[in-house]
Amino acid sequence: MVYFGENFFWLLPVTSAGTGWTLYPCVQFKPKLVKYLYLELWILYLYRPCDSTSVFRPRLAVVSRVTLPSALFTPAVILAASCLPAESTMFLVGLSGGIASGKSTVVAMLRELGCAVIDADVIAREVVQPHFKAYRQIVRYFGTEILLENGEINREALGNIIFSHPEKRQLLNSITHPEIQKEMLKQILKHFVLGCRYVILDIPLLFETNRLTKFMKYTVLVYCDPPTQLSRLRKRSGLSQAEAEARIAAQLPLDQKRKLATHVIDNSGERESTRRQVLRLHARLQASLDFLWARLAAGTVVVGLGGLVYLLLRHFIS
Ligand SMILES: CC(C)(COP(=O)(O)OP(=O)(O)OC[C@H]1O[C@@H](n2cnc3c(N)ncnc32)[C@H](O)[C@@H]1O)[C@@H](O)C(=O)NCCC(=O)NCCS
Ligand SMILES: Nc1ncnc2c1ncn2[C@@H]1O[C@H](COP(=O)(O)OP(=O)(O)OP(=O)(O)O)[C@@H](O)[C@H]1O
Repeated sequence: MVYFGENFFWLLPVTSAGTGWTLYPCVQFKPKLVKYLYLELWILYLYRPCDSTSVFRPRLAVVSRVTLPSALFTPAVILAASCLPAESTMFLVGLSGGIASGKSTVVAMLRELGCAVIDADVIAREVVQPHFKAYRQIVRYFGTEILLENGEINREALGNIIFSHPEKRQLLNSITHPEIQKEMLKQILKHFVLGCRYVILDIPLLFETNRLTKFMKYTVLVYCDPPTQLSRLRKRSGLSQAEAEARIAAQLPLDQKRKLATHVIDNSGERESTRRQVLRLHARLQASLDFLWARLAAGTVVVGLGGLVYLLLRHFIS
């Protein structure tokens, strides 16, 4: 029976780290959780109550018999993963801004350059179509008076309610946001399978909700100075000064958001000036496909194999 005694502890971090990284692409949104759970399971198993060393040693022997093949197997999987080209990994870029600050304008330019974009506003419109769960909940809480004659939601009426009542806005957000996020996740996975190198997520409330920023490699803010934002919003939507101000006030001020973003595109001026900034951003995104994954995988392989060779040598020499 293979028994490595106290050397077993070498294998524990090796297999835990290895398995964590093996699972990483499958669970890229909870990688830490998976690693800790795995590690904790092993620790719990090791330290469960036992009366004497005579019971403890055979238990360790059983654990090491399971651990050894898994330690051998895990570096092999990671080695295979590290041989994958860098194109097989994907990162996310969060794009945000304020109402009428120019997100759609920037997104259109990025699409022209061939970027994959997922638009939260488009998804927000889809998930409130009749027969969807969010639609039923909106009708239950806001009443049938926010419906058009054809049964669809009257967006103008609903907008007038939620932009003048913060608590109703929160209620609408709590209905729609989980559905929007589920659909975004599906689309991200679809782009991953299709082999996209990065995906841009256009999320107007990215910094307000702040739940998704940790998954973004970069965050881009489409900025616009406040007077220009107000006048563009009024011109586009035909809103009164007070209505437009209420909509802008429903979001974090752009000056505050620009401090939170890793990149800022200033869309206060001419479209051509914006286009030049978009071109620079695009070049940086293209250049930032680094080899982090491959480097981490190679590091784990070296540590794992080194630990195993050391253990095997000690086992067979003694
Ligand atoms: C209130 C609704 C019906 C108004 O629809 P309308 O067609 O007039 O506007 P549209 O959906 O195109 O949104 C325009 C802009 O308004 C702003 N906005 C929309 N919803 C919100 C909100 N809940 N809080 C603050 N700003 C918002 C965003 O900047 C967005 O880009 C609609 O925006 C909605 O259902 N909002 C809730 C879902 C949501 O939060 N969407 C934002 C994307 S996550
Ligand atoms: N640089 C620019 N110069 C002049 N007009 C612009 C410029 N950028 C955008 N606009 C106009 O401003 C309005 C808002 O732009 P856009 O729709 O891109 O903003 P948005 O952030 O996507 O808006 P929302 O979040 O409200 O949907 C549009 O009417 C657009 O044509």
